[in-house]
Amino acid sequence: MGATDGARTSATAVRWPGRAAGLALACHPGPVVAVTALACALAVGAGLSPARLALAGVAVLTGQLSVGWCNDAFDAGRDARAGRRGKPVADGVVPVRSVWAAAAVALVLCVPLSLACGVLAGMVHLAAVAAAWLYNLRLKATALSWVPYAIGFGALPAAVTLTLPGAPWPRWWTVAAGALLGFAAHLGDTLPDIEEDRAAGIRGLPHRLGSTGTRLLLPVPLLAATAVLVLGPPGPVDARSAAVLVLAGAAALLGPVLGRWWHKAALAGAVTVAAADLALLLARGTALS
Ligand SMILES: CC(C)=CCC/C(C)=C/CC/C(C)=C/COP(=O)(O)OP(=O)(O)O
Repeated sequence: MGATDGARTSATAVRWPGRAAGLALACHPGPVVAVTALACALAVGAGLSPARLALAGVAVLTGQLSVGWCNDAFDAGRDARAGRRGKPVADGVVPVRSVWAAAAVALVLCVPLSLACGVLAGMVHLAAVAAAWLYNLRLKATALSWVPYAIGFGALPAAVTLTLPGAPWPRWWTVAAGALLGFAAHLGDTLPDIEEDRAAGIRGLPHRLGSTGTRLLLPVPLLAATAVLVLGPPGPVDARSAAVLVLAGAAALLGPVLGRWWHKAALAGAVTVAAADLALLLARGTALS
């Protein structure tokens, strides 16, 4: 009996409250909440009405759920073979077919919900979700592993502003900053798991660069995203934006340095810079579209 078969067999013995908890954990709750909250914050910044904001939020939520469940279901065999702990399917807490079914239901719901935001908004969001599925099914283990993140996060401001009446496109700097932050999110998210992933045969861009290379590269897209947001809009740079640029620079550079002592420092630095960038974007209010 293979490792996945073992996980599948023991999963059938788990009672439904345990299975429900396993299913909830298998969706990657952290990224699901973070990306949905980011989309809602952008929607508030863009001035969406409460009804449109709720619609866009639920569309992004279903898309993220589908991506998260697909990721754990597809990786279940590899995770079980590698003896990876904390993965509900590989741990035998929930059957892999339940996770695939949840991913399919979430994806099916995501299509009409996205299109209800507007045809263009829906198509942009569905393209981002498709890119994330492609990451799960193919690109994660290739040198192009960063591309779906850049597409997904670059598309998010467009999916939001296109939901506004008149479907305006976002300003270029919000798309560029989103794509750069998506690239950074991939590096930061993968960094703590590089050695474990390499042992399992995964060769995405961060695994090819190695832990040191990834840690050194991480500040580059973070700083570039902040610079684009500060310098992109026409007109002089105000004192608040300049202060954010300096603080983001310090956080982006400090993360990799402290990474020698605390392995999540680079990720914490990346999250700090992303939060500062979001605050900068929202403080500008109408600059999103
Ligand atoms: C707006 C939008 C659609 C953005 C989506 C961008 C994107 C590509 C998200 C992937 C999220 C995800 C499930 C990561 C798990 O990665 P992993 O398999 O490397 O981590 P793991 O081994 O811990 O599961």
